[in-house]
Amino acid sequence: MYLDKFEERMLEGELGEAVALAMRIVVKIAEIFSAERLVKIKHAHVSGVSYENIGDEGLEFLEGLAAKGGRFSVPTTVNPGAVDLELWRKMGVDESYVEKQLRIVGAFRRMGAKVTLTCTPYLYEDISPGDHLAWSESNAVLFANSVIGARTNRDGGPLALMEAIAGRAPLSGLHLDENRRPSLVVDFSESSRYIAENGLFSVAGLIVGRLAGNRVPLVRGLGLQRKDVEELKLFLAAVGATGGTGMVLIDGVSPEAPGDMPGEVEKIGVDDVKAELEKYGGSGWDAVVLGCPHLSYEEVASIIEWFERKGRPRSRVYLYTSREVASRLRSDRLEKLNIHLFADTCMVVSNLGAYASRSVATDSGKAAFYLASKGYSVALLPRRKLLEMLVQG
Ligand SMILES: C[C@@](O)(CCOP(=O)(O)O)CC(=O)O
Ligand code: SF4
Repeated sequence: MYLDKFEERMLEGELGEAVALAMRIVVKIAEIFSAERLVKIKHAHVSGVSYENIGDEGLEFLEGLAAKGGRFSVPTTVNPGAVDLELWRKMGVDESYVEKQLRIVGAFRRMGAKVTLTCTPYLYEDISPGDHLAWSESNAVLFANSVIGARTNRDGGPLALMEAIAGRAPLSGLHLDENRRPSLVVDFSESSRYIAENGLFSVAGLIVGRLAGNRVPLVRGLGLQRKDVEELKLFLAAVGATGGTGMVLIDGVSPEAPGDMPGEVEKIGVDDVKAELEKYGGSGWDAVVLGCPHLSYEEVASIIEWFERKGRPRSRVYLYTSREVASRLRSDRLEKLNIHLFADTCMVVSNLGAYASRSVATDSGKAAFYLASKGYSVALLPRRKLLEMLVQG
C-alpha cells in the first residue's frame, strides 16, 4: 500500500508513540480492505464514550492513550455519554459512577476533542459535499453520506479514534465512488401517503435497514426533501438500527446521482408498514422518551411550546439533546411541566430503567429497536400522536 513520506514518518514513530499506534491500526485496516492508499480526513466523530457501554477497560484505554501523547490531528467531536453532566442527580447514579464518566470526558478533552457529547454532529459542524470524514455513530454516518454527500465509512468507535489521531482513513468503502452506487431499489410509492399522514418515517427506516443489510439502497417515492431534517434523522437512524449500511440514496434528497438502476426492486405497501409497526405495540407505558437521534433546537422548542399551550403531560416526558440546545432551553418551567430535558446522554446509552421506567413510548425506530433488545417494553408511535395522547383528558 502506498504511504507518502509524512505517513511513513508517522508510522515509524517520529511523531510519537500514540501516532505510531494509530497509524499501525489504520494501515492494518486499510490492508484488510485492499485500499491503495489513505485519505486525509477533515473531521472525526468518535462513539464509545458512555461509561455504561465501555466500562473500566475503555476508560483505562482512553486515559492510557492520552498519557502516551495521543492528540487529535483534525477537529473531533464525541458521542453521548452515560449521564447528563449537570443533572446526573436526577438519573439514579452515584458520584463514583459520574467520576468515571468525567474521567472519560477528561481523556477526550486532553486529546483535543470538542466534548459535544451529541450524536448529531451534522447539525453543528461545518461539513460539505465531498468531505472525507471518519465518523462512528451510525445515524451520523448515514446522514453525512446520504443527505450531505460527505464521505465516511461506518467505522467502529475505536477505529474512528485512531483515524482522528492519524488524520487519515483507509481510502476504501464509501470513500470511493464505486461503492456509493445503489444495488437495490426500495419503492415506497404505494405507501408514502400513509407514511406521511401518520408520521411513520421511523418505521420506513426499520424496513429499509433490514432489506438493505450492508448494501446501499436507492429509496424511491418516500416524498422527503432536504429540508425535512426531523423526518430524515428518524428515518436514517432506524435504517442504521436494523441494517449495517452506511448510506442510502434518497430520491429528492441525496446530492449524488444514482447511476444505473439496480435490477432488484422491493415495493413497500401499507400492510408492510403496519406489520413493522405492530412489532412495537408495548402497552401501558409510563414515560415518553424523545430524542434518538438527539433533538435539534427547533424540535425541543416546539415540544415545550406544545405543552405550554396544551397543559402538563399526563406522563413524564424525557427529551435528549445537545448541551448547546439544552442550555438555551432549560428553565424552571420544565420541571413544573413534568418535562426532563437531558444533554450529554440519551435513552439508550444511559441507564433509563434507573430513572425513568422499563416501559416507555418513543417516536424513534432506532430507540425502540435497541430498548426492546435490552428487554424494555416499548411502544413506537409517531411524535404528533404521542404529544396529542399526552394532553388528552
Ligand atoms: C447505538 C449508538 O447510537 C450509540 C451507542 O454507541 P456508543 O456507546 O456511542 O458506542 C451507536 C450507533 O448506532 O452507531
Ligand atoms: S440518541 Fe440514538 S442515535 Fe443518539 S447516541 Fe443515543 S442511541 Fe445513538
